[in-house]
Amino acid sequence: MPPSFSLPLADLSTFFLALFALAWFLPRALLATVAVKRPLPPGPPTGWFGNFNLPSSYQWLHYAKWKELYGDIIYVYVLGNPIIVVNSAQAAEELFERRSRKYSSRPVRTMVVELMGWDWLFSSMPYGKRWKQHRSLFHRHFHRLLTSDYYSVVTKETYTTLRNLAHTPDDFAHHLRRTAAAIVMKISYGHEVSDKGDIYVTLADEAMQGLGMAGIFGTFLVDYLPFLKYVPARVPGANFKRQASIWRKKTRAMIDQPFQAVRERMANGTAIPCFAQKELEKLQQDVNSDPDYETVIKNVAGISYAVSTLLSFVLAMLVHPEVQTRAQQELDDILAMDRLPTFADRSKLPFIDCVVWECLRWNPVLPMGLARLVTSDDEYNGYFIPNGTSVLPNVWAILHDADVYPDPLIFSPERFSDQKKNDDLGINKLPWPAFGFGRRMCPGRWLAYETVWFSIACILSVYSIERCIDENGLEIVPEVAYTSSLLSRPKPFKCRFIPRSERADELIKGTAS
Ligand code: HEM
Repeated sequence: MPPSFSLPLADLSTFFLALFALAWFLPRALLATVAVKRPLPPGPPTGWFGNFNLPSSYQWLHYAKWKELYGDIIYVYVLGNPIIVVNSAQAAEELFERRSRKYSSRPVRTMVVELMGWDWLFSSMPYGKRWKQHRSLFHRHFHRLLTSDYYSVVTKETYTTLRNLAHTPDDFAHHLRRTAAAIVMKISYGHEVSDKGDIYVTLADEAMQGLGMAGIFGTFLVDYLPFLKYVPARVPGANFKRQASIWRKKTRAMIDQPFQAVRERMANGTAIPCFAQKELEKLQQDVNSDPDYETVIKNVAGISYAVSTLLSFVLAMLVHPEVQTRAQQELDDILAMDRLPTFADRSKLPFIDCVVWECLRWNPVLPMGLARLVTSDDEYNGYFIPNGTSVLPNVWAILHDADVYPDPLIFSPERFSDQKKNDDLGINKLPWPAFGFGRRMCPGRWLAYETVWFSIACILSVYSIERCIDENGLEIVPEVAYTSSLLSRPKPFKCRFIPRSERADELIKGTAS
């Protein structure tokens, strides 16, 4: 979506806006003048106000092409906002990992955080005490060694998905997204997600839709010119304010309603064990507790999980049926079609691990990661990086670097099958950048990985994912096309989920008991 705003010249607020504008531009113009004296990283030619020809969709593809022109790090300057795009693993490791002290904050996201009300989401919080409080509470419940505590929830919800795929296979996209949401809702709030039209999933979906549309920094002009947030919503051209207030209601409802339900259940003695209930009980027993801590619990419980790795997996199986055949061979060798896989089988099913890694690499869920903010002046490879620069990790470019991932556009799980050989050759590193970097790296990655692994293992052990047939009897190969949003997902496509045998059918039905 292109930036949308036209200045409200006829309005009384113009005077104040002009004042804010001046206060915004002057220090930045000065900074730009000072910065010019030291070499900034290369980038497209920029005018005094900046570069207005930045890509407004599929930014990761454009910036990856720019890498050939400008190199690993690219500098752009837009309306007082210095921005750096990081296009290589080497630069990402140096800045986000080795210099994490300076690169672990987040930029002010005026549209998303201030206007749309996502300030509770700790992925958007600046580095500091408040963020640390949230992250450490999250870590206490989701660190690597605790993942097995959630196996029963993951198993139950994945089994529901297997049955749903049998009943209404055409709704596979809905079923796969429901699995992820149901696991997180059960863990956070003890809420059992219904098959269709679940109230909290609908709320989260609606709120996440707004986040998807406004999430990439710079989609709205107010991201670059934060003083525009003071423009009254009724002013012609201020449709971003009206849109933000609609999205804000959904964002608030998403975080308030399920948490309120947990509190009510606790009050009337029908509490269901879950993250929010356990933490609230601890808080009630702690006489010295911080009165604001309830908000921290509420915020952390609101982790939303709308990622689309499983949809990418289905698309990959249609485009590369030979991968499906190989994965099913591995499953059949171990399970003999006699039972469904369990987490205990993981070490015996290494190819399924390769499929998961390749799904994460092939089309990363967050192709532009989440933006960072530089919190003090820095220098990289002789280039000056000013304090206050927003840094955008081009995760897609990092995971499609042909020197590291030969034939990067091809879905090829085999690339990960011999990590010893890969290490010797310096290629096909496991695609951890899909989960980000350094201190802000995704803390839900252990749960996310195991959830995806288990779903793929279960689905492939009982279903064949097949292409649809057109009116001439020919197979339809779906196009590999993704949405251009913060959380990128495959564009809608069709396919068939067919139980692999009568025994597979029995195993699916048996999941109900
Ligand atoms: C395949 C699934 C997932 C992928 C690919 C993914 C990817 C990411 C990425 C790229 C980031 C930004 C990291 C950075 O700034 O360097 C992130 C942050 C985050 N993710 Fe995930 N994620 C996934 C699933 C999950 C799940 C299931 C949860 C919760 C249970 C979760 C919770 C978070 C949180 C809380 C943050 C913010 C961390 C912070 O700012 O300190 N993620 N994720």
